[in-house]
Amino acid sequence: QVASPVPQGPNKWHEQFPIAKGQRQSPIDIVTSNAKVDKALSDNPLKVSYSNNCCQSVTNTGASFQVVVDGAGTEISGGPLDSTYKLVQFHAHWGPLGGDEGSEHTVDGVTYPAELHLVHWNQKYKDVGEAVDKPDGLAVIGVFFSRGKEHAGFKPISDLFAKVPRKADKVDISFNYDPACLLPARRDYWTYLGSLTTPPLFESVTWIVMKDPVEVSAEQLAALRNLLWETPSGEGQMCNNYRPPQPLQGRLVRST
Ligand SMILES: NS(=O)(=O)c1ccc2o/c(=N\O)[nH]c2c1
Ligand SMILES: [Zn+2]
Repeated sequence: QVASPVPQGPNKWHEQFPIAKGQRQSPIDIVTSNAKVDKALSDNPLKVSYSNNCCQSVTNTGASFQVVVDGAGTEISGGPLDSTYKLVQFHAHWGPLGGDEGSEHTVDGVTYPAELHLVHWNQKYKDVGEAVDKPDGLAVIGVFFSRGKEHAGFKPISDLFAKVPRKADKVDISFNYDPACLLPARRDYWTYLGSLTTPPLFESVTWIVMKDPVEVSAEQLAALRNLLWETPSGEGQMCNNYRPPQPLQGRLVRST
């Protein structure tokens, strides 16, 4: 039978998704000296109000893990956002075992071993499907993972990866879980207008990248590799599912 085509790498995405060479693509390298402190961001602080029973399940999407969230009561607003956005899912991107690359955004060229994305959609639209390709449709909070002590809050999730080894595998989350525990204590961030970092690469994301990483253990980073995916030589450990930084194209990065 015909093998399903192994997904093309980031440097080929432009062939099927020309927007890959667009004017507001993500991720980017955040050059901290060029970021502009905007008082308006602190005057109207980013408000994150998640409920602690919003997480429904973890699934293997074939490109990452994805915690599916019932958007009820999981809202963010303020900061760079002109309306209320609801959490729909969170996932991550990571590198090779034990390596230091894996994050999508970089800070003055520095990479982290992984990057968490909390994906929210603008409540002015009727559903995430309508929001996903609108210029103000999505807001994604990015959190860098650094290697260090175990993250107690991430453990209930990282322990589930072994249960969803293959694409479309899914396990229900039967416990109460508040994703806000994944945010760093200090809520400072950079923000800029960008895109989805995987196809279809829609330029619909207001990015909010937290300045401080959160520490997770080497074992928790290794648990990400319990997720498997298709490689040119057959099934393998999921890793290096990150897009490298894209041209800034003159965009302004603001900072709290
Ligand atoms: N990696 S990312 O930019 O957070 C992101 C968020 C939501 C997404 O939905 C997607 N396809 O429907 N790709 C995608 C990437
Ligand atoms: Zn992502």
